[in-house]
Parts: sequence; C-alpha cells; structure tokens
Amino acid sequence: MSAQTVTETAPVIDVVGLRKSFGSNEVLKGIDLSVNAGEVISLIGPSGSGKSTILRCLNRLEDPTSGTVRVAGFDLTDPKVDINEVRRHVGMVFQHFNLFPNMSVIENVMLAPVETKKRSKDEARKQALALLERVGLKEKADARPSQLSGGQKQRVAIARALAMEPGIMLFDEATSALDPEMVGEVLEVIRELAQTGITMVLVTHEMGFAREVCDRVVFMADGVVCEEGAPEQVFGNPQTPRLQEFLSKVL
Ligand SMILES: Nc1ncnc2c1ncn2[C@@H]1O[C@H](COP(=O)(O)OP(=O)(O)OP(=O)(O)O)[C@@H](O)[C@H]1O
Repeated sequence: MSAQTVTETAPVIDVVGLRKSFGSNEVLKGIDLSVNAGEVISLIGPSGSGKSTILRCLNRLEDPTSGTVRVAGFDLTDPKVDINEVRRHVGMVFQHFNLFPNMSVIENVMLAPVETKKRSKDEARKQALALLERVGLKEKADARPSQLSGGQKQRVAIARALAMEPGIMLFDEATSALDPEMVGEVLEVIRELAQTGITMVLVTHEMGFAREVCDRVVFMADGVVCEEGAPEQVFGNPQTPRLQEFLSKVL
C-alpha cells in the first residue's frame, strides 16, 4: 500500500480521539493531535501522563484501543497497512539507543537502507559516513557501540534513523538516559535537524530546549492534552493550573 498524496497544507500526523488502555488502565483518554509538515513539536508533562504511549502509537509500536492515527498518509488503524512501509517515512530514536552491539557503528547505520531499501553496500556506506560526519562521529565508524559514550551512542542512533531518509522523526526522551554533560551534544544534533524542515515530535523533559527549538509545545496530564501552543505562550503564560503546577516543579 502506498502513501496517499499529502498536500502541502494537510497534516502529516493526524490523531483523532485516540484512546489506549493497558488492561483496565486507560492511559490515553481521547487525544487529538495534528502536526503539519516541517513542524517541530514537543510533548511535555508529568511522568506517566501518556507521552511515550502517543509516540509509540505514531509508529504502531502500540495499537490504539480506539480512535484514528494517520501518519505520512497511512491510516495506522488499518490492518492492511504494511508497517515496514510506514517506518520508511517515520524514524524513531529511543531513550536507550537500541544499537546492535555486535555490529560496528557504520554497520548499524547502513543496515536498514541495505536491507529494506535494497541499497548497494557501497552506496549505503557512503551515505552512512556522511551521516556520521553530520553527527560528528565519522572517526568512530569502525568502533563498536560498547566503545562509545552514551551521547555518542545516541548520535549514532540518530544517524541510523536518518539513513532511511524519513520525513518524520520521533524522539522518545532521547536525552533522559544520558549523563548531564552529554545531553548538550545530543540536543545540538537535534537542534540542527529541526532547522532542516523535517517534521519532528519530541517527548522531552528538557524545557529550555522545548522553549527554544520547538514551534509548538503540547502539555499532557493524565492521558489528555491540557494545553498547547507556541512555546512563549505555553511557558510564558500558562493557562491551566496543572501546567502551572508542572512548570513550578521542573523549571
Ligand atoms: N506496555 C505497557 N503495559 C502496561 N502499562 C503500560 C505500558 N506502557 C505504558 N504503560 C503505562 O501507561 C502509563 C503512561 O506511560 P507513558 O510511558 O506513556 O508515560 P510518559 O508520560 O511517557 O511517562 P515518562 O515521562 O515517565 O516516560 C503509565 O502508567 C505506564 O505504566
């Protein structure tokens, strides 16, 4: 199944009435979320509010209990949609890197294009080296992930996701597992990426970053979106008591 034509104004992510339960625990209670091409948004909110679950529904790592989720023109609630096809358009970076430990850095970056895009090894190697250069790790191409710092591993994970040339990138707390001194180097890579026109959704606890880099901030609590808007509006003049309380704890 191919992606439908996405017009310039159509949202590339369109979530309507998304509900998700784990057993009797309803974690998402009717989420509406629309993201336009090139928009960079952050999902913020207290621990357990459902931020990662939304992100996982955008890549069908979780199936919604009800509601619709359209991403890159695909209806993810349609069982006939080939998820591998969807994931060519949607890259994801996780908190814990998920690199293959028995492969070198460059092999990690080359793997998906060779296997799923049928790219030649030479071509994939060239692309991988360019991506590693972009994240400042060309000299680590032949190292194993175990020889890298957390920040370096995460930059490799970003390069690996970019190797599929996705139009959408999802970041699930990409810096939460890092030592504080490594957070900046990863945020810098994400910051540069945000300026390239790629659509990005970031679950983050880095409020300063969300404020500076994102076009829109979406605040969630208890499985619902409580407030959203431009960062200066959301951080500068929070309307809901829940957001005020949250910001008073994290800022
Ligand atoms: N696979 C699962 N099985 C059962 N419960 C789950 C599962 N995944 C998430 N949950 C529950 O759903 C709720 C929301 O989790 P989620 O990870 O989406 O929150 P979050 O806002 O991203 O939190 P944090 O900021 O701590 O990562 C939590 O109560 C969590 O325990």
